[in-house]
Amino acid sequence: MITFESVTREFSVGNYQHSTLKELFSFSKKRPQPGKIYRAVDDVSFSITPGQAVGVLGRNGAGKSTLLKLLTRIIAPSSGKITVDGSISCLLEVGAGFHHELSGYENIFLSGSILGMSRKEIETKLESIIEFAEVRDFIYEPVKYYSSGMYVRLAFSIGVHLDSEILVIDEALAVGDANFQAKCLKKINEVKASGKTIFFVSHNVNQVENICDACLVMEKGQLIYQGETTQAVEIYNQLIK
Ligand SMILES: Nc1ncnc2c1ncn2[C@@H]1O[C@H](COP(=O)(O)OP(=O)(O)OP(=O)(O)O)[C@@H](O)[C@H]1O
Repeated sequence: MITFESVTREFSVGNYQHSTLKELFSFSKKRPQPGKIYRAVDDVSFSITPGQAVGVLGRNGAGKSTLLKLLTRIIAPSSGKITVDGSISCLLEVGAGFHHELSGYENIFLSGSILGMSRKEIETKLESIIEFAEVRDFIYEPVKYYSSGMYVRLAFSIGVHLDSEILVIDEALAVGDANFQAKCLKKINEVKASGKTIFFVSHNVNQVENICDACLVMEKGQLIYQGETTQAVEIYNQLIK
């Protein structure tokens, strides 16, 4: 069960950062000004039962990524309460944890262990990770030589091989080509069929319709709809008109 109770996340924007001590203690205009408070997520409440695939829709800047960062505890709420019952793996900025100088092979072990897999578990899944990512010929090359597609394929492959109960995917499929996207959608549907909970952010409504039973629609930080996917897509389409 995942529950958000009146969750708000504020950011301070536009505050002038002082560069010297003199500026800090002076009364000039250069003195650090208190920033404007911006609510990226504004009083959001919802609950999700295990095994649901939930899409998160909304225009640019609506607060979708912030919502997922709160869910995965990358950032903390300014107020409100978040309850997450179960382990989470996230594909937020895919490949963000990769070390450029290391090979694909080494990054599987590095990234896998950061994401909570034991060495033994990674060894067991190694073949399947490489196979799914379609990077076998380049697996001992440093990932800095990988194309963006190869990079994202490997990162996605590691993510979907995790045994966590909740999988969070933010725009991860945007980089791969059509073939790989289709393969990922199939894989995500397999993960869903195995009873895991999925959070899926995408601007591609076809992908959301393909995967999600329910959706959250965000607008200016607020949750304006929670419910069935077809209705959510209609609301989203009205918003982007
Ligand atoms: N660390 C931060 N500091 C200041 N403002 C932030 C920060 N992170 C997010 N914001 C602001 O919060 C708002 C919501 O951002 P968020 O990334 O959650 O939107 P989004 O719905 O995921 O957008 P997109 O579809 O463009 O990815 C934006 O206006 C953004 O500028």
